[in-house]
Amino acid sequence: MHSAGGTPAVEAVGLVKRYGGTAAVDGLDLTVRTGTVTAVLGPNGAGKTTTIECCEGYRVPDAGRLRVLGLDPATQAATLRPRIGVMLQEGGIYPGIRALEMLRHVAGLHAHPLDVPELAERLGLDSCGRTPYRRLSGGQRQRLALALAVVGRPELVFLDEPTAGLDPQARHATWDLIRELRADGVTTVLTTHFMDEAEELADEVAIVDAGRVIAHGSPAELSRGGSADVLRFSGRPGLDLASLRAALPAGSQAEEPSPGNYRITGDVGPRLLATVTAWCAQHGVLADRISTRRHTLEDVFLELTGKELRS
Ligand SMILES: Nc1ncnc2c1ncn2[C@@H]1O[C@H](COP(=O)(O)OP(=O)(O)OP(=O)(O)O)[C@@H](O)[C@H]1O
Repeated sequence: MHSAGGTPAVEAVGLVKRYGGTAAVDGLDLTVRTGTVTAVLGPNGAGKTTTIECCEGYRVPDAGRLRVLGLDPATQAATLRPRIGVMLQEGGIYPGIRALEMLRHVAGLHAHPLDVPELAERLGLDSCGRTPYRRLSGGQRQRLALALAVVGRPELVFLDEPTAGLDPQARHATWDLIRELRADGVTTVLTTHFMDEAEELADEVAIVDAGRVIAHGSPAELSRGGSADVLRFSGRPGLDLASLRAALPAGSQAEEPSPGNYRITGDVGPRLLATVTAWCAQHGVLADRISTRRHTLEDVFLELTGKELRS
């Protein structure tokens, strides 16, 4: 069993990894609590994969302190590896091996593996189980890599873009699997470019840019930061904004950015919507084109990391 408190599953302080003169990871601080799902988000080239590879012991940091399950992955990889699950990159799998053979082989290396046929069925690998690896589709390879990462019942699993290239069915099967791992006390660290995936799965989100964590918190905490939620409606121009503002809950704002178009910011929820429509009814206003837009993790991500493309 894994304790919920105590030693974090991952603890990185001031982590640095350079390639040549360039720091891909540049003073990164990250704590992953045991038993949680942590999503590491960031633009292309932010240093996510490099960080994960340092945690897995595949890359040696140039500076900083890194502990994974309390161990130093650079010097204690042999002790650490049997306790963690990693998604192997393409090059790590023999091209002629069949998918189920590979899964059985890796399961056989562990003392208490998951049931191979059941896992294969869950991830839709049973029908392609006899197909050599080199003939598997991109999505099938991705699902096999995920199965290989979890089959040994690791305490901690690192999933680098686990649902990239997957169809919606496989994506949901993957999400269900990650939720079950969490229910079993397994810690998951995943990278993703899908904000909805992070919102669905993650207890904690770390946003990485230029090799550092620039924001950290639960999806709800992060979404509460930054710009506010917005409710918009149209009506006749020149409504009495002072009266409308007086009716709104504290902390809300009302404005008319262009004639007849109204914009209300604040805690946009059922109560605010009811207040606005009640005020409109009292003042003989037929509110038209009412829309609400809640601030999403994607909004926060773009606010923090900007909209320009990364090289
Ligand atoms: N082996 C390497 N040699 C030289 N530079 C590298 C190497 N691996 C990664 N880099 C560079 O380090 C930076 C961080 O790369 P990394 O793969 O960690 O980013 P990432 O956040 O995972 O990006 P993506 O979202 O595109 O997968 C990039 O600028 C990348 O070009």
